Amino acid sequence: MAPKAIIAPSILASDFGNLSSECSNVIKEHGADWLHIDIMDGHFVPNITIGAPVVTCIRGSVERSADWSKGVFDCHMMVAEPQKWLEDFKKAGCDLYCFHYEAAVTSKDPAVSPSQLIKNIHALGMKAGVAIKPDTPADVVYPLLDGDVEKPDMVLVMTVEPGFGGQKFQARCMPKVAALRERYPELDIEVDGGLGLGTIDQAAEAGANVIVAGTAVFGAESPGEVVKMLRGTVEKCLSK
Ligand SMILES: O=C(CO)[C@@H](O)[C@H](O)COP(=O)(O)O
Repeated sequence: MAPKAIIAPSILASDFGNLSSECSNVIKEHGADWLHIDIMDGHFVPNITIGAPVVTCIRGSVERSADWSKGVFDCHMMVAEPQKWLEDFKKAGCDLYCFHYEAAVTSKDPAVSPSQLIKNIHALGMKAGVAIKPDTPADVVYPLLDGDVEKPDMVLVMTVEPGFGGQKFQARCMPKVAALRERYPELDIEVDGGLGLGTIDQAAEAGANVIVAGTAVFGAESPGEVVKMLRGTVEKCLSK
């Protein structure tokens, strides 16, 4: 199936004091396709955000107020032990569990390889994403996407060092997106970090179809307009 344009605002840039209304509004009022939820454990990255109990509350609240029972909770797991949180996040309402390749290959549990994690995620009924940091080459994910193996549903190419919102987009990551798109025309390719109206052209032209934008959406005067413009740019490139 041809990839679709998906705009996934990162709630890291929202007002955590009003998290439930921020999440409902970005879906209901501003037209977000997915909610991108950044989970940071203070080990894999030097920052701490939220865990499964908060995700459970967000899920309940958006289902009640935004009638969003089929919406996608895209959980970006910036955690040192991605295997540890699978059941908790499934129960909390996570739909897409995106772990970092770098964490999986250096995990304390040698039995947990990226391919085993993908199987475990699928066995729980979630989609699996694999994220790579700016310095990790794209070809590490090729063996996961090729051949007769259980494949990830999405690859996330980080365009900033994971850990903090509001950083500058690293255009040097675009050749990785282009290489992935050329090799995998149907793959969902997500980009995350510094995406907004000034950088979307580069990401969309390289072939990204899932756009995470935190500051650009939550910091905008008209978040709905930004969501629409980001989606329009991606759709234009996908239809070329
Ligand atoms: O994963 C991360 C940061 O680690 C991102 O999701 C950022 O939170 C995106 O924020 P902006 O750069 O769009 O503000």
